[in-house]
Parts: sequence; structure tokens; C-alpha cells
Amino acid sequence: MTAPLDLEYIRRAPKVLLHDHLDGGLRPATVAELAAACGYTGLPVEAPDELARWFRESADSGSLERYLETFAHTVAVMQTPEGLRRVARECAEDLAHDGVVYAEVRFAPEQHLEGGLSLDEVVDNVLAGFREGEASARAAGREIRVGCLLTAMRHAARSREIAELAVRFRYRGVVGFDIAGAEAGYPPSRHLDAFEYMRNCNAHFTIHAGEAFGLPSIHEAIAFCGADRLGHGVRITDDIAVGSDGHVTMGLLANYVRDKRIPLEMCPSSNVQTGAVASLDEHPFDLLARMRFRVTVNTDNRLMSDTSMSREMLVLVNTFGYGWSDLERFTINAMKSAFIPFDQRLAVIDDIIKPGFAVLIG
Ligand SMILES: O=c1[nH]cnc2c1ncn2[C@H]1C[C@H](O)[C@@H](CO)O1
Ligand SMILES: [Zn+2]
Repeated sequence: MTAPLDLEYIRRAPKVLLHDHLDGGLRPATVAELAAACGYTGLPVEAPDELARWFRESADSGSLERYLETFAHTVAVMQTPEGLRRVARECAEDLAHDGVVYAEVRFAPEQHLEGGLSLDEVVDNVLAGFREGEASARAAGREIRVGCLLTAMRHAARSREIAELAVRFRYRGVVGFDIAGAEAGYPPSRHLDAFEYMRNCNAHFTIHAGEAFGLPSIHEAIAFCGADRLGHGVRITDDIAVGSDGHVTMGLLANYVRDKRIPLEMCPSSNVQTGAVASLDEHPFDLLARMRFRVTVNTDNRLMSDTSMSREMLVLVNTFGYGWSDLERFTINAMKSAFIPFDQRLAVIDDIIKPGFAVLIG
């Protein structure tokens, strides 16, 4: 019998998450406790439930720049080895509890140096936290593998250094590189040497592009920088026209993204909060899914969006009427697009995703 498509059963499905920010996914109580422990007095409110509401409401700004301002508070409490480790451990536990079986979680090491840690120490502590979280999830009967992506901030000038850091840690749990932050005014080509370095090392990277800025950003990310995946990429629809009769016409860039199977890491709730799309109903996820782009479902920032991987899937089910086989397809799309070796991706698809969905599909 087919399982009901509700939150409880979606939680049971084996899910894959490629776009999740470590500093956007703290538990509200952890923000409060770490602030008290490290003497950070800048929190707008202190009770965990009020903090949860504050992050959600402040992130609901319709502007990426204002959305990003909320990270000042999470980053402030992630400046010590204990803080970094705890946040990473809880991240792995929370994702596992939600039924995520494979995740790539990103953060920007350059934002965590205020307590005197080196870049290497920051990454070491986060990776140790992920390993602890995987172990405690396993002890609770949940298997998850968490890979780490190192992000460089696009307004800053440390991307080459962060790319080198990512490659240095490639055998210790870092699986790729990314750039994030305000998009308008900071084109991906500003960081060309970092991407060239990654390509030269046969290493993978994704680029936040086509979120707050349109086609030129996506074009640069692909044509100049050689991105393996696009963070969001929703503005690719600027190159797609839907006629009044429903006929779809695509430009060269949209065709290229589809032909090359370039994965789109879409984050429905976040995209509405930052104003990248006007509403969930108008989210291009469905158009892109129907046109057979390689679409994937992601959380972006669980704290700021008060969401989870299961909730993002439920939002899509409720908005577009998807069934279990659609959710399985999006999940396999994501696993195919992961930055771990091909044989390992295949093993997750064949041994975990397909059997897990088969039980639910009935
Ligand atoms: O959706 C996003 N777009 C661009 N930048 C983002 C987004 N979500 C988080 N960030 C930024 C803020 C974080 O401090 C940084 C590293 O995780 O990445
Ligand atoms: Zn993001």
C-alpha cells in the first residue's frame, strides 16, 4: 500500500541534501546557549522560541542583503572550537533525525577566525563535529554521511586561499568548494583564480548564482568558471518563455544547462524569503522539473526558514501535487550530483534510496 504523503512519512524517506549552510542551521536553543557561553551580548532576543521567530521574520525581508544580515548572530557564536564542533555535531544529528542519508553542508571558514583559530583549526573542528554527529545518529539507529563544502565570501578576497584549504582537506571530509554572499555587484568571475585552481586539482565546486541576480551571473558561473552545480539557479527562467498556449521556448543558456545536466540546488522557502521568487506558487521548480532540468530540493538555511528537508519536500508536494515517484526522482537527481566518487553515489542510490522509496511507494 502507498504511504500517505505527509510530513511523518516524508521524514521516513531517505533524502539527499546538497545545499545547507552550517551557520544557517543552528538550533535556536544552541544560539542562546553559545551566546551565553562565549559572552556574545548582541542577540536581539534570548528565549529560544523568540529567537526562532526573530530569525524567521527577519529573514523574510524579500532582499538577499537583508536576509544575510541575520547571519551576524550565528557566526558570532561560532568562533570557538567547542562552538564549531557542537554546531556541526547537532547539524548532523538534526539532518539524520529528519531522514537525510547524505548531506553536503557548507560554511565559510574565513568568518570563524575572530577567536584566534586558524583556517585549518576551524575546518578540523567542524569536521570533528560532523563525525561525532554521524556516530551519535548511528547509535540512535540513523545512518547519515555528511560531506563538507568550504565557502568563500564573494565580497571578500580570500577565495583562492579557501579553495586551497578545500583541496588540502579533500581526504578528511571536505568534498568541494563554493562562493556565497551578496550576488549583485560580485560576479563569480571575480574569483576566477580560485575556480581555475579547483579545476586544475580535479576538484568540485558549486557557485551561488541566479538567485539575486540573473542570467549574466549564471553564464559566468558556467562559461567562465566551470561550475559543476548552481546554487539556486532559479533565474535561469529568464531564458525560458512560456507562451499563452503553454508552449515553452528556451534560449541557448537554458538549453546548455539542461543539456549538460547541470544540477540546480533549489531552496523553495529561502527563494521566497530573499525575493528570488515572488511566491511558492510562482516558484519555477515545477516548470524546470517538467522540462527535465536536473532539479534538486534543498533547505539553504533551516534556522532562517524554520524548515527541514522534509518540510521543503512537503511544501513542493502541497504546491505542485507531486507524488512519491517525483520525490524519489528529485532525490536521485541530488545523489547523482553529489561531489563524492561515482561508485559511492551509485551505492547510495541502489542500496538506500531505491529500497527506501520502494517501501513508501508500496
Ligand atoms: O542563499 C544564500 N545566498 C547567498 N549567500 C548565502 C545564502 N545563504 C547563506 N549565505 C551566506 C551567509 C553565510 O554566512 C555564508 C556561509 O555559509 O553564506
Ligand atoms: Zn545558500
